[in-house]
Amino acid sequence: MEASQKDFENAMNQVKLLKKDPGNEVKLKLYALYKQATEGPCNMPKPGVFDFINKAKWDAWNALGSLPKETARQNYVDLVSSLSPSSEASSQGEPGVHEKVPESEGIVVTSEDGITKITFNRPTKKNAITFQMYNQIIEALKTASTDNSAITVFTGNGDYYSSGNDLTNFTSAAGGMEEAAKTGAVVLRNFVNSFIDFPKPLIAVVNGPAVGISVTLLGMFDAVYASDKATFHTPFSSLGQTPEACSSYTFPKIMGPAKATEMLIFGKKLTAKEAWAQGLVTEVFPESTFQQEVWTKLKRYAKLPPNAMRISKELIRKSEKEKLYAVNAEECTTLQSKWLTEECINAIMSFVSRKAKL
Ligand SMILES: CCCC/C=C/CC(=O)SCCNC(=O)CCNC(=O)[C@H](O)C(C)(C)COP(=O)(O)OP(=O)(O)OC[C@H]1O[C@@H](n2cnc3c(N)ncnc32)[C@H](O)[C@@H]1OP(=O)(O)O
Repeated sequence: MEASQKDFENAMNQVKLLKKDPGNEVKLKLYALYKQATEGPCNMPKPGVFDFINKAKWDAWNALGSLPKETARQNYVDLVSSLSPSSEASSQGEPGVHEKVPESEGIVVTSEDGITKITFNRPTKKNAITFQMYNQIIEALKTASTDNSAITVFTGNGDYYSSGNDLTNFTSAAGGMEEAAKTGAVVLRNFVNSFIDFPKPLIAVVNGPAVGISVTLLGMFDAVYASDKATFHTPFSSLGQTPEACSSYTFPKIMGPAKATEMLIFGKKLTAKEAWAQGLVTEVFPESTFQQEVWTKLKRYAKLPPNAMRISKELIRKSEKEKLYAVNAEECTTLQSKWLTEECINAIMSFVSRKAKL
């Protein structure tokens, strides 16, 4: 029996209620079947080669050839019913690949016991950082710099601290790669400057693996506490990229140029113990007691006189500020051009198309 228009509409609603992200491949199939069922064979001009997302969507739709609308509708309904529905989650927008992270999902900010906590909250994407999240963090830091809290803490929800920059930031940008690289450089520069300027003690609670910018940023933190299951990985060369977040300056200073080279140029992944031995991490805790030990310690620190802490931080960091602004600017300019190189585009495309993982 063929699926009715009502079945089709129900299936579209069910897609919005899926508990688990079905992954890009399924989302592309859903998109293609939806378009075929509602508009017939692909009728859009083929997008440019750097317009990755629209090109993938076009390819998926075009591959359905002259499949009749009714069959596409039935296949859409069948595909949706093979995915597990749930009433717990909802998302907005057109079915398929247009689904976006809801505004509140990426970053969660709470304030309690004198501590402002900023949590990377995209556990299904290993807390990869979207453009939207960079901007949310800039705002959160602005608020935290004048709120009642004494200290500010970053941590991650789920098994990862963060897998770094969301590699689809560039492939999904509307205006193509050049526009995305320009936007990326501006966002990155403002983002890192907001860490350089942050006046209160800034602490990282590294609950699991950290990749890319979530590692390099640690050079801007005043203390870094890590679970023994955390790892620290900056695979910039294999991504055709270069260091950011002032790490080209802070890492050699923290660990010496030879060790910084192993991390930032050769992409050596450090265990928590190794990161501690190199001075990037303040203290490592066994995973079983990590949360309890760290938060007990932080609650104690947050009771210390806030003005004294702020002024001490200023004394420690003040002489570096101008240098850090300059390093940040240069790293961003360098990255803006690196993001447009074949090395980088190929690396990102091979991640997006799932051919390569770290
Ligand atoms: C504008 C400012 C720019 C600043 C620049 C910063 C530079 C960097 O941060 S470079 C570092 C970029 N990060 C990476 O290269 C990590 C890429 N991710 C991976 O290699 C792997 O996902 C992983 C080793 C982190 C985890 O592998 P695992 O097998 O355990 O899980 P997956 O199935 O791969 O991941 C689950 C889910 O999450 C998505 N995802 C993970 N990391 C990212 C990411 N960085 N960007 C986008 N998406 C990411 C992954 O695609 C999976 O999604 P689906 O379930 O939809 O397939």
